[in-house]
Amino acid sequence: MAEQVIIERLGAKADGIAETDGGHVFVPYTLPGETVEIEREDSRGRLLRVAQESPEREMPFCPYFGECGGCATQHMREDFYRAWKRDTLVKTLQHARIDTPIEAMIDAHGEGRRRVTLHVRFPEGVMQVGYMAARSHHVVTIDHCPIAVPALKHHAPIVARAIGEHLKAGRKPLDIQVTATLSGLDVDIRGHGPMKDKDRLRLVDLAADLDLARLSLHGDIVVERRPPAIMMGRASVIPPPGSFLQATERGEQAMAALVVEACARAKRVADLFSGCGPFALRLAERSEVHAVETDKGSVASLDKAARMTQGLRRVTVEARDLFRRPLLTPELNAFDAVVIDPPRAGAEAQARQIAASKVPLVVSISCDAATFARDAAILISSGYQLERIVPVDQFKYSSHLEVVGVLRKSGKKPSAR
Ligand SMILES: C[S@@+](CC[C@H](N)C(=O)[O-])C[C@H]1O[C@@H](n2cnc3c(N)ncnc32)[C@H](O)[C@@H]1O
Repeated sequence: MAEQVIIERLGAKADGIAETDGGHVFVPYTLPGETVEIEREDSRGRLLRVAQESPEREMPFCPYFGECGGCATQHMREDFYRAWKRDTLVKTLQHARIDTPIEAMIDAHGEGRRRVTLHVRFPEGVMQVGYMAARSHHVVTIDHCPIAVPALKHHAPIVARAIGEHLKAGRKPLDIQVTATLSGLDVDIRGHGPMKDKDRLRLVDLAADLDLARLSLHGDIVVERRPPAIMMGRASVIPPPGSFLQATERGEQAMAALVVEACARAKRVADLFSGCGPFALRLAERSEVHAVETDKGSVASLDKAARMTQGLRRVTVEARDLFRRPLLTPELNAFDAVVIDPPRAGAEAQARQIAASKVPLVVSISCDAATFARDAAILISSGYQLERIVPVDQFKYSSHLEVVGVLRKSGKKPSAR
């Protein structure tokens, strides 16, 4: 049954929140001040109609917005969106008792997302290709994605559909990751399971028909027609299939520029959770770098890129699980700066080791404000001062945000607040 509610505020995931007699209800794609009609299920509401619109509402530019689970904020005017996103960061940091002023948010969408994952499903035997709907296993069929880079925008769904057609006999649910590189599309197929040699050979032909740079199955390369290269500073890197890559080129450049600026005077830098080296390879233009990362393929790519690039300072690499075996305090003390960019879970064990070290400078990068705040608080309680915090918006149109923090050891432990 339809119900009318008034939206009071936005939650951290961009859903509108209404207070009702039956408790609060989260309604996606709504704005504070709006009166909306919803269909309610427990604490979630499905928007049926906006009865009274907020002046901050704008027409979404994507025809799939509201159905596809990829974007959450296209209905917000730009200024309102920027203020809301920044404010969610302010609140998270305040909650952790961090009161360093936050700098202006950098818009790092640039040309768009350079990687998309399309899903191929066969409900009732009919192939569907697209993105997942929000909070559902249902695929929303798409023929373009306006927030992807031009090379992917229309072409990634075409590629995914062709692969789905090619592999449809098995009716297996497939996840097809498509990355735009300098030499063409790099495609990794997940969900198919092992494949017989004759079927792999047919995939080689398909990769040629689609003019892919590389095609892999569960990270195992089926064919590399051209090395899928990405420039990281002066270095040309060939990331292993499916390895981590920052969402946008502009985002990677913006974060790397902040890292390089902060470490300008450091002779020796440790780059922890280094991935394929977007920070390490740029830092090595001025400093010696030791890069540490758990994924052996990424470490090997970084190492090869460093050795093939002329004029870099010494780069050493280490494959190491930093959750189980963080760099220990005596190891850390060999560095003038530590750069740390962990996954969403943060790096609590590593932060405790840094906290006990003499490293004078830490640059902390995170895509999760809560774990960023938790780990920064550990460093602050041991004498680091948070000098700057810069939000970098490379996940535009979503609720996610990157944060870059610069912390310097002051020598004195802070008194209790
Ligand atoms: C947010 S990404 C950052 C990568 C890189 N700094 C970049 O900008 O591309 C986090 C990285 O941490 C790595 N990682 C995840 N768990 C790890 C662990 N336990 N120990 C070390 N590295 C880990 C991932 O493989 C990934 O490359």
